[in-house]
Amino acid sequence: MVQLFKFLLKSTKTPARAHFRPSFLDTLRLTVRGGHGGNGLPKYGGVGGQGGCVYFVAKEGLSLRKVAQGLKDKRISASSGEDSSKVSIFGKRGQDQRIEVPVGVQVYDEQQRKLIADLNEHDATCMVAAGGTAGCVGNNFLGRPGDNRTVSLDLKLIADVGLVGFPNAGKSTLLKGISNAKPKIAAYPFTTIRPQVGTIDYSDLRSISIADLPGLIEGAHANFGMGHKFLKHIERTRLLLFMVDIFGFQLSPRHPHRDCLTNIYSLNKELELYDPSLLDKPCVLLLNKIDKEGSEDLLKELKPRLQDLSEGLAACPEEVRPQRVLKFERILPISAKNSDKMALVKKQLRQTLDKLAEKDVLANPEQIKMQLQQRVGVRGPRIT
Ligand SMILES: Nc1nc2c(ncn2[C@@H]2O[C@H](COP(=O)(O)OP(=O)(O)OP(=O)(O)O)[C@@H](O)[C@H]2O)c(=O)[nH]1
Ligand SMILES: [Mg+2]
Repeated sequence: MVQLFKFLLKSTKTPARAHFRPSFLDTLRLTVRGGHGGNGLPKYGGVGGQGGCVYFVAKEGLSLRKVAQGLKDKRISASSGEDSSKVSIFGKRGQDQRIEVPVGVQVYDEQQRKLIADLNEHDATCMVAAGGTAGCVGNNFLGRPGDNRTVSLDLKLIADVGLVGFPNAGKSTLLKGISNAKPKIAAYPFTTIRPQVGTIDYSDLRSISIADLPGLIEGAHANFGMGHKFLKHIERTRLLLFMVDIFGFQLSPRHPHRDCLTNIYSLNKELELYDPSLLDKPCVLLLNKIDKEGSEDLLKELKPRLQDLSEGLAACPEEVRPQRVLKFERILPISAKNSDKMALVKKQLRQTLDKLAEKDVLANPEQIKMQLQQRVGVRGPRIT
């Protein structure tokens, strides 16, 4: 009987979740509270201790999920300052709380919907809740409570290159072909469900980072599909790398088949509707899958039309027609499965980024100098 009971217990246990991967976390809400200021001692003119403050410090290699898992509570409080006493006229200051967060996090005040800090460098620090002032003569020896607010941490990836395209275009195949990343690749849409960053190494020991994002769909700007959630990740990339299937794309039999050119306009429109300033970013276009039969004719037809996208705009279906068209720095027909073509993409990306860096230096030498100086140990933004 005991054996049977043990057997039943074993068979009803939940299976091991070896395949389980926690989902990508890019926002986190926390309540932060500065410590209360300690009271003063009127008899001796004693001053209490200042309440501790709550700080966020950016650290490389952290993820928001790790932060969330590491916190016992979503309410973070610094400790209160000690009261002044006969034996200790000056109360001890409350201890600060320093919470490590990933580089790339933007901190918002939830109530005021205001950006508090943009922690985009290793060791950048911001104070999110000040400790209460200590009790002294000026305030009747009564210590004050510290700041108390709800903040949201919004993680935006920082990469040199951001891949933008509809599902199934071959973005992950490209990422695998040119970087050290090992993304999942499959012949169905939405294989990639979370952003992934890879590093491309060059023989001169320089490297660039490239972010593969889940495929967009028409209406992504209005939060259809997963687009809206991930579009924010291209805001901080230096270069947008658009990728389209030269044979076009059809999301499902219920959706219209869009040819390659229409897809380019459609991606253009999605970005424009989400944030028109994204169209000012330098961009490169990859026409993928030219290894497939019939691609040569398509390419011949496409080439003259890609010279100036504004010319063919009138013929583009109204629902995907952008108001302002993108200007690509380069257009490359490739096959993400062909390693020779991958070497070419690698080279072209590097050349484009180097040129952009050169332009930046020439246009704004003072700012670059300041950025370099800041990298040497200067702390990030603080709230005043
Ligand atoms: N023939 C051919 N097939 C390709 C090429 N690049 C990608 N594919 C195939 O296209 C399919 C989709 O490739 P993925 O790399 O997963 O596409 P994706 O853009 O990352 O798709 P999502 O993650 O769904 O957005 C896979 O079956 C790939 O093998 C190519 O250059 N030529
Ligand atoms: Mg993918």
